[in-house]
Amino acid sequence: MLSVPSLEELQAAAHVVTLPMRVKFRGITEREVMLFDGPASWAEFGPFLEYDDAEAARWLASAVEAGWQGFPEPVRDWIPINATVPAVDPSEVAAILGAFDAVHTVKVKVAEPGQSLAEDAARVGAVRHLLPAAQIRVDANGAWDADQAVRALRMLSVFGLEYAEQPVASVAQMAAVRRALKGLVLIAADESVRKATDPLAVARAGAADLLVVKAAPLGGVRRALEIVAEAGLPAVVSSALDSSVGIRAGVALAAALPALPYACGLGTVSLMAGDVAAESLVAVSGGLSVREVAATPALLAKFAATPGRRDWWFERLRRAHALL
Ligand SMILES: O=C(O)CCC(=O)C1=CC=C[C@@H](O)[C@@H]1C(=O)O
Ligand SMILES: [Mg+2]
Repeated sequence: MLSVPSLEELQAAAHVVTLPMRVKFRGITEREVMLFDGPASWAEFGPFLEYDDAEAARWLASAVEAGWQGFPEPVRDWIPINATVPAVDPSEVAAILGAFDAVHTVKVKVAEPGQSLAEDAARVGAVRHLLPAAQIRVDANGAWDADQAVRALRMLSVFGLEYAEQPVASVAQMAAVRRALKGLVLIAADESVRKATDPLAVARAGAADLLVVKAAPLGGVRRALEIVAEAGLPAVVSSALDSSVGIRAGVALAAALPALPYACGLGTVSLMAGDVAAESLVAVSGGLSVREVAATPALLAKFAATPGRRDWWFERLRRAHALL
């Protein structure tokens, strides 16, 4: 086990940035994260603002792994990547896809609060129209109930779905939806893994065909690898809406998984209007090369958070560190 660096060591290595988004995603237009210039590598600590300290502590464990331990040996040097389409109007889909190079797989957000199934169908239909041969997956972030999910996914399946990510919130509902849609749509678990007290419960219940795993929310690359191995299900690695430094941890996870049957959701730097690395980790020809990433002083200065937000993150760091 890696020993946890002292709070003073973390504070001395820390920077806080506010990165503008090109497009609103999960309700946010700016992404605030803390970065560490660690001895092993640059590392990112970026739990969303509303997350509590216990959840934030897992993200800090992941940053400590990246910055002070480094990543496990990769078994591949290239990671296929999906484009991500937020819950936008169909008229905006072409511009969003245009920000990604050579798209073979697209993840489309659906079930956004305040939107209708007709709007979801129009958005997924717009993607299918633009990319007739692409794999399309949808992500409902658990917003449907079981009946709504079955109805919605039967309807959206006419566009050809690779899988549906977290259509409903609970493991019991996931199992019911999976049973109802057997042979029509595969079911992937995201929140049921990364926000659950027991990340393996969904696999044990036979409630998912595959898992979506994210390095930071699960406490790091090594912990995520253990969860995938114990679950015995195929895995897709996804981002937590990170800068290139955070994406590097997702790339390390995707690179170290014994099998990688699906494109990964690590293309989200393309949704940002700013980054901390001079050479951003964005997909080229539909994939990301496994390589090191460093933040650059000029970009850290350009996107430096206000003193008030910096203080807020230092206080959060103190509380999360106390839980490690
Ligand atoms: O997987 C992708 O294509 C992009 C990442 C992504 O969708 C997410 C990133 C961060 C927070 C989540 O709301 C969201 C997800 O639910 O998977
Ligand atoms: Mg998801």
